[in-house]
Amino acid sequence: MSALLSTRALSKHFDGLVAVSDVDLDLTVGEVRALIGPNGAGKTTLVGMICGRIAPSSGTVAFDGRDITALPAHKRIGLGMAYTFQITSVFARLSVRENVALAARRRLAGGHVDSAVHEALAQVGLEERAGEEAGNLSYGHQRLLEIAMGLAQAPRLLILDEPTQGLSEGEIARFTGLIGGLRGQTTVLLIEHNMRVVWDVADRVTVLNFGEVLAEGTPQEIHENRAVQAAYLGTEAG
Ligand SMILES: Nc1ncnc2c1ncn2[C@@H]1O[C@H](COP(=O)(O)OP(=O)(O)OP(=O)(O)O)[C@@H](O)[C@H]1O
Repeated sequence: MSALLSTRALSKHFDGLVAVSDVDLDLTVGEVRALIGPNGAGKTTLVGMICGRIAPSSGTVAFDGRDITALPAHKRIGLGMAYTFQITSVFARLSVRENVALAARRRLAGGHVDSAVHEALAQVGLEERAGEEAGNLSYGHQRLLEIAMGLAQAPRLLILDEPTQGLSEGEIARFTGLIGGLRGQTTVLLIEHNMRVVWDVADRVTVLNFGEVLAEGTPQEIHENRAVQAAYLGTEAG
């Protein structure tokens, strides 16, 4: 299986602080990869460099064999990268449907937009809320809306930053079912603090600690890894 995304010696320094250090990451086509690590480990910074929101201090990012280190974020979207960060990406005064359509139009046109919107809303279970103002949705539903906005772009790589934060148990179950349904088709990179979710959805797990890759393996291997257990001692995710 070929790598869809590869980083090599990817690093980011903020003044004196090393946020991400020499990260080599390879995502295989169709895999679901979880990125975990204690608070401040560098997860968001790493993903920001992959998406093009944060310029690396050094190192490279390749997508589908092409070096994209210097490519702006919107062009990466055009290549098939979709990411959801915070609710800030949702337009509160627009309807749920319009929000998803705006996202879909970043990559699709014409009649493809309507069908992508319909399908994405059905996938996250928001089709009955399609006409409502997005700002009226609960926090959990807004997070699901963001995921629909990612899915509607028919991404080749879907990057999700803490998608289950603030979701109810039922919404988390729907989310894990949704990601399970994408396995083998859409490559997913997921920052996730909820270990149950990691266990349920990830094919492989990468653990960051102090900006470096501490371990990588199947959820089972990571669960049994002593260094990982030590890194999590005293943190909420342990
Ligand atoms: N713009 C910035 N300027 C200075 N330091 C930053 C900046 N962004 C992140 N950092 C620092 O870089 C380190 C890594 O932060 P990052 O947000 O990537 O970690 P994280 O693993 O995503 O954490 P969390 O799980 O808490 O979201 C932290 O020490 C953070 O304070």
